Amino acid sequence: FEEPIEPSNLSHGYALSHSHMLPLLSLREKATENLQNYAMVLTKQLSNIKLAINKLENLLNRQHSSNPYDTFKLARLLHFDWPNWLHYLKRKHGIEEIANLQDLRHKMPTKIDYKEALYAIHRLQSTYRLDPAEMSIGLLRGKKYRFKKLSALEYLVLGSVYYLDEKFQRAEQWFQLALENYYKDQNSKKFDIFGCSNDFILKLLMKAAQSSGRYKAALGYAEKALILDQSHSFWQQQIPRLKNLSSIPEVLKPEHPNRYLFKPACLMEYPAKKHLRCHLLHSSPFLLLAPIKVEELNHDPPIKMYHNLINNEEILLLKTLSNPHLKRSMFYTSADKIIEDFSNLRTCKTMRLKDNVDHTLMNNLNERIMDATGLSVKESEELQITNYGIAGHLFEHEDASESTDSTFWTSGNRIITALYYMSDVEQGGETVFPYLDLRVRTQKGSLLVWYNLLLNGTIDWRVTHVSCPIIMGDKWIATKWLREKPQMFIRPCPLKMKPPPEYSAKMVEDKFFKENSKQHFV
Ligand SMILES: O=C(O)CCC(=O)C(=O)O
Ligand SMILES: [Fe+2]
Repeated sequence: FEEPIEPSNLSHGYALSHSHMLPLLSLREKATENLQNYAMVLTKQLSNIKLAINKLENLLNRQHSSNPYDTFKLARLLHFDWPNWLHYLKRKHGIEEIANLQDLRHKMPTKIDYKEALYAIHRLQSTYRLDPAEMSIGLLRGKKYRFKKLSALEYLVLGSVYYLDEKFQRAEQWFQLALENYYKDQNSKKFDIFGCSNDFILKLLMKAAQSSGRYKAALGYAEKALILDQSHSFWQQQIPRLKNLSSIPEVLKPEHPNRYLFKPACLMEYPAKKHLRCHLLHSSPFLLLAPIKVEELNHDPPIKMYHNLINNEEILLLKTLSNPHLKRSMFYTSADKIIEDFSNLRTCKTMRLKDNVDHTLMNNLNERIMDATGLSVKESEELQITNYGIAGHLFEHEDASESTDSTFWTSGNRIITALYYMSDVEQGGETVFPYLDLRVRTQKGSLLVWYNLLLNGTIDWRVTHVSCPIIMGDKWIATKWLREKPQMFIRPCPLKMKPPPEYSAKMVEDKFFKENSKQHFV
């Protein structure tokens, strides 16, 4: 069939947007238009003032004229018009335009939107160890992208995230770019309005260098700043102190390593797997019509990919049905209380689709999952639609739960995860199983299936997984979780079961954190 064309409003770019926020592009247009109106009012005011100056000058030039009209005109102008001019100057101009600009404020990105976008860059850079200098010219892991250059102020803010995270060497690299761009910018003085002067950037550079133990570099920054003659007494105090510090041999202070597994897990290259099979599945009336290509991705525990199981038309329908209802993932406590309407561990938008939104579509999708898994979709959860934008990710987790007492779990634990990939992703966004050395690239149209539980019903720690931060692209998935109880007579309890290897914290430490922390993994 014909490939349906996806409307551009389905492409989110960033995961950000609160309910009142206008799309970023139309926001920019509106803000620019309002500012232009404001500038027009001020320009008109300026041209009126110039006109008045002209008039006055003309008359003054002729003040020695004996022409009684000129004398009358001058007297009238100074007596009547002058106070009117003063009145005109005192009037506040552009009040309406400023009010319009203020009105836009609540349609602008909120603090949460801003934080999300800021952490997005931080996450990309820290996960994939992107070089700030390369990143600043649009080079991301060897691929060149076109994007607008950042300004000194933006480099400063990005560096500050590292600084607050006590990653001082990385912070210093960003602050250096801030300084470089400050000098390159012909209008650099405009940054001073926001407190981003070259003097301020040098203060941050000095602090970052000093905090990582780079005393000589810190002294260098102080000496550079002294010449600027802005905070003279401040810098004069710093220099002897830093000279003292740099006289002792320099030892770089180690940065405390990142503790999230998803970062090293997404960066790591995994060895290719051997002895895995690919076969065709013809096991059911539905599948007999079109046998399905099955790829074994991991042997024990079994993880399989079923190719071409959802078509482009169905994908478009799912995206269209879910798009208006997608909500940013929030941060919950264990008691299901929202603590922040933004989570830095899971940055995506999700929603659930009820079976009755489109019976045929949902039935077909369920049917294929049953055919692929041989299990029942009875009492399974409603299909979850997830959309990750740039840098969107999901940190390491297991889908099954240790505590299954609440009403959410009455049908038992999540025995199987069946995940339809609804998009390809240009770079990043893979599903990675770090303990199984398995990286699964998203593949539009395929279904990924794995067991979360062992045959005896306990959670299999080996299927811990992550969704890696997206470098470029947009990721959509539809996830179905099958529950344990309806499978009672389908998946038999074994009399004997081969136990999986024990979880070893040391193995995890050695594999993912040891070598990385030596390389100042951030
Ligand atoms: O996005 C992915 O690849 C994995 C999603 C996932 O693990 C989940 O939703 O629980
Ligand atoms: Fe998951």
